[in-house]
Amino acid sequence: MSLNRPTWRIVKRAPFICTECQTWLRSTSQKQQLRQITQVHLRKIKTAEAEWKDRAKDIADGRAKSMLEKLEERGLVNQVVGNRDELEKVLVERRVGVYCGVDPTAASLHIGHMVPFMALGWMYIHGYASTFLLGGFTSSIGDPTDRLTARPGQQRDERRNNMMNMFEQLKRLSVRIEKYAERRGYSREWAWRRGVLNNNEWWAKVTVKDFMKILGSVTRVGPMLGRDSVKNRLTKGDGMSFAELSYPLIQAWDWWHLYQTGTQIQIGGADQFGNILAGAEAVKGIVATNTAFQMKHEADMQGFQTTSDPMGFTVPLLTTSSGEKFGKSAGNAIWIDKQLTSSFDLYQFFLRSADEDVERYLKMLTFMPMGEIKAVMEEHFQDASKRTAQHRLAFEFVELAHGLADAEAARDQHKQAFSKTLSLQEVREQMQSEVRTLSQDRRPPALHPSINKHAAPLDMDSTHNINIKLPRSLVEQQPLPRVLWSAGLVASRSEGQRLINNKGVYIGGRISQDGQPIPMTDQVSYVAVKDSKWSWYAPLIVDGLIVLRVGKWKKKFIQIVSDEEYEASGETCPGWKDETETAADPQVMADLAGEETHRKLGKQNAATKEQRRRDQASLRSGGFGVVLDAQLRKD
Ligand SMILES: N[C@@H](Cc1ccc(O)cc1)C(=O)O
Repeated sequence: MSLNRPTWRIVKRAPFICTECQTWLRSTSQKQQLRQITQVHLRKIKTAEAEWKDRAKDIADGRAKSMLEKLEERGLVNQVVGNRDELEKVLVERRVGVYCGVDPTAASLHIGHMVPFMALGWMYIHGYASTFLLGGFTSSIGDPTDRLTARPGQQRDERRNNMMNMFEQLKRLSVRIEKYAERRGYSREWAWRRGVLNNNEWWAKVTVKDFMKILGSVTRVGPMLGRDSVKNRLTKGDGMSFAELSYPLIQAWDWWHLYQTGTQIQIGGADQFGNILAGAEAVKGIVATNTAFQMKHEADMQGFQTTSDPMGFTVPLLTTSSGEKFGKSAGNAIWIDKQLTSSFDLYQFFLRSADEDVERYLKMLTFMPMGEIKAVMEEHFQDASKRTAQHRLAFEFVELAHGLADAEAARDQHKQAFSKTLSLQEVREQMQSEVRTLSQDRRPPALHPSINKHAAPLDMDSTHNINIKLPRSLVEQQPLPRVLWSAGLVASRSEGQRLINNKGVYIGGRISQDGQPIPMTDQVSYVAVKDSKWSWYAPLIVDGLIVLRVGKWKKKFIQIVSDEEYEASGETCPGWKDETETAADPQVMADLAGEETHRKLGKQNAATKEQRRRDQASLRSGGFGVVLDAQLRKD
């Protein structure tokens, strides 16, 4: 409906129909009502416009920072596509639309994706209409940027599942960003607009004819072939399909689609500079040849001084101070989805950031005001061993990504796991209260198992908590690697055994005067596991509680319950029920078979060495596959 000028057509059965939204209005009073609503709406537009102008004046007079300056001071701008000052002016003058896209190549975003989405979030809470775009169609081609080989194809089912999961996640994320911002004092204004779209929506309808006529005819092949990603693939890589070569054009078309309703700005990760630049050129080319659009557009732009050319910027790649890619290594990403990386693990991950990095992350990954970050850093350096800044970062990020309740729970669990003087009584109380909250919690739908290949076990909520229950039959008489596996501490039983051999597994207990492992009394303490046999560790179980730790960071407080109780709780874990046929687990079988062969041959091949190297790295890093700062004190 055009709210500026409602127009009416009088028809036979109902007296009035709005010609644009087709609303039937049965009486004059209904018509008046709608007119009133329209008046209110118009007033809101006027107020918002006046506020915008005031803000522009404040910026011009140096009383306030521009949007671009705010993003820059937080380290969220890497390269501007177009002219920086022009972009700044556009953002000051108009509430332009902005979008950022992501291809669902996995079922979840990882923390690296959060940087462009933070920039988008900032713009959203400053009144720019923001679109979170899911590349349902683009992911079926695969962005060839910076790749020497084509992306491995995905099964249709897998792609569909990834798409569905990530679409839901983007919707949740856009809401969480808003909620988080609200708690930081940004109250929702009428003019805030956000949307989550899937480019499948329009690609299902675009015809080759339109695509070629509108975009194909204004695109030159020379610059396309001149891009590094293309040249490298052709000279050093495995060649390139026509579909991949066209990827930037497909992305450009998305922009053109959104541009027509006001999305002038695109944000992307550091690697997206080329795609955004190509997109901006393409959209300009289309506009230049489309007189009908130009006329409409000129009318909209009347009274504005700045350019309406498409522009954008990239955000920096998130790295540690030692240059590692943040949160991603050896196929082991830190996911945003809490089924894949629990709130506790996410909290622990950030807690381990190095002192040199933490301020940068606070600026990039939270909405904390700059002044507050400065104050936190000052407090932090009074006694860096307390990790004040890391705790703050971890809390803020979990709050942003998973919500406030989860952030509080993760902080409490951390206290429980790392308190030096934790009593068994406290562990039990914490376990009780978590059982209560878990049963009230509605669980998220299970993710597609395909994502699980390199990540923590899926669809097993219990394994993602530090306090878990396990059924008696999965613990009693079982070798410890199997318990480690059921508890979600290792990905397979053979990994569990390897870690025990490497002296990386600990169990709650203490050492008696004659050097024997004996149960804990009232404080939690650990001894290294020397033997996998049930007979060795059974005496360490205190009132059905067994405490296990892998490496320095991964801990589980496990309450053993009867199989019936476990069944009734509706929980599941590796080795339970449909996964009882553990011998049929192909991963476990492959691991075990591999080990057996190596033993027989009496030598290790490169794969086993690599596995061992990874185990050790994993032990050092707490299972995240990234060694950030292993110096975390038990605070
Ligand atoms: N190419 C982007 C994702 C994307 C897809 C479609 C778009 O319109 C925009 C961005 C990436 O790989 O990160």
